[in-house]
Amino acid sequence: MSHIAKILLLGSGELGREFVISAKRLGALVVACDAYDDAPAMQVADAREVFSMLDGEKLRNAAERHRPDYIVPEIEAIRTSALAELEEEGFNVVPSAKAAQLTMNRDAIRDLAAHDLGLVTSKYRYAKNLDEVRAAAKHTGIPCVIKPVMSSSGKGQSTVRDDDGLEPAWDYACANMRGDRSRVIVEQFVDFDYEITLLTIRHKDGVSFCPPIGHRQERGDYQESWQPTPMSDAAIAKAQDMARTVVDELGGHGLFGVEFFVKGEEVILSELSPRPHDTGMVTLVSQNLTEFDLHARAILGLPVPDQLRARPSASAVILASQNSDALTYSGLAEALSQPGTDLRIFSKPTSRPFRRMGVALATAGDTDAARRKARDAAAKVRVHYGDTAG
Ligand SMILES: Nc1ncnc2c1ncn2[C@@H]1O[C@H](COP(=O)(O)OP(=O)(O)OP(=O)(O)O)[C@@H](O)[C@H]1O
Ligand SMILES: NCC(=O)N[C@@H]1O[C@H](COP(=O)([O-])[O-])[C@@H](O)[C@H]1O
Ligand SMILES: [Mg+2]
Repeated sequence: MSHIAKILLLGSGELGREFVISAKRLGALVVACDAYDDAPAMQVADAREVFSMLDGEKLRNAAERHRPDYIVPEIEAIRTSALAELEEEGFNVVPSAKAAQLTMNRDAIRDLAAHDLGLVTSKYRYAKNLDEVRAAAKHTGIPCVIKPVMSSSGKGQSTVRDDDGLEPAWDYACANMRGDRSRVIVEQFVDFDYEITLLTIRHKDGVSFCPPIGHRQERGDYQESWQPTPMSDAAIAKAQDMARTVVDELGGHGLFGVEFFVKGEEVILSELSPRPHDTGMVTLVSQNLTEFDLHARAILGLPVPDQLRARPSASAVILASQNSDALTYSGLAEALSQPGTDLRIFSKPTSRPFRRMGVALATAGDTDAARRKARDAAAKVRVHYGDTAG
């Protein structure tokens, strides 16, 4: 088979599936990897490998067998020490092993941003037992947000509103953390006016930005996003400056999702993903080049426009409410009955409460109308839970 480059994709969820489509359209061959079979990106890739991305030996083995031109992380939970070794040996890790390593650990990326780069973040302190949590909360003040240093999509995260909430929040973080480090970050609660994701692309000719994406989160997980979202020129300039500083420090080529809280003219860096962002799924309808197209272009050394534009659009998630491994869907025709709506059903083989199974997308005259349309469409899709085997 002839192809322009071979990509080993580490993680094969919904973001990976769209990335595979974008990369394949440009002529790449993609081997999709994840811990379970029939993951969304595997459904459209050239080949698949099923193993845990936390297993360094299996990761190395897959890289050695496939000899990819690019290793592209799609999830956070990866044995990043293996990525660093592979990079050392000449493999191209996207955007860089350092980016994967630092962003997988909230403490590493926070220390880099706040301490080394001097960027504005919320007040924070780390803790590895309940006494340290109490001391950290004295430093940040209450309310505060407690998160495992290793987790994503809000797992193990809670907002603490009084002293009595510290112990349950610590227990909850410990029960839901990934990896083996019982360590949390205690962050000052930011009473922001709104929050954004600034998609930032580091490519062969420099750094480009997408128009800011607004989003709303529940349980630390995204529910809906819209683009563009209004921001003052001063606020956008601050966000772009901070994003450029941090992506230049992480290095490599690719798209990053840089998250900010905005309060008045104050712009506070929250965290970032060195890969397409879930809230960026709105770009599937808002931009001519989606976040997945831009990631593929940057990685493959192809041109990325300097100016990126977005038509008013929104996305709204479709979540499961139960465990099942026999899923079916209905209501698609009703969901798509409004002009300017679209859907992605991820076809994950199993569900669990709050697992993201699909997303509704909409364009309209303004983002408020697009949000309503996307939410309506998402609500019309029904997930049916058949008998779970075993
Ligand atoms: N310090 C804070 N103050 C106020 N709200 C916060 C704070 N930290 C997190 N949140 C809220 O929780 C959401 C999720 O937090 P964060 O992005 O750190 O979690 P995550 O697990 O990394 O999620 P993801 O992997 O989806 O990005 C934020 O988008 C914001 O809405
Ligand atoms: N915030 C990170 C994010 O949205 N990641 C996306 O979710 C998938 C995991 O979903 P799952 O937990 O349903 O398997 C990941 O593979 C990625 O596509
Ligand atoms: Mg986040």
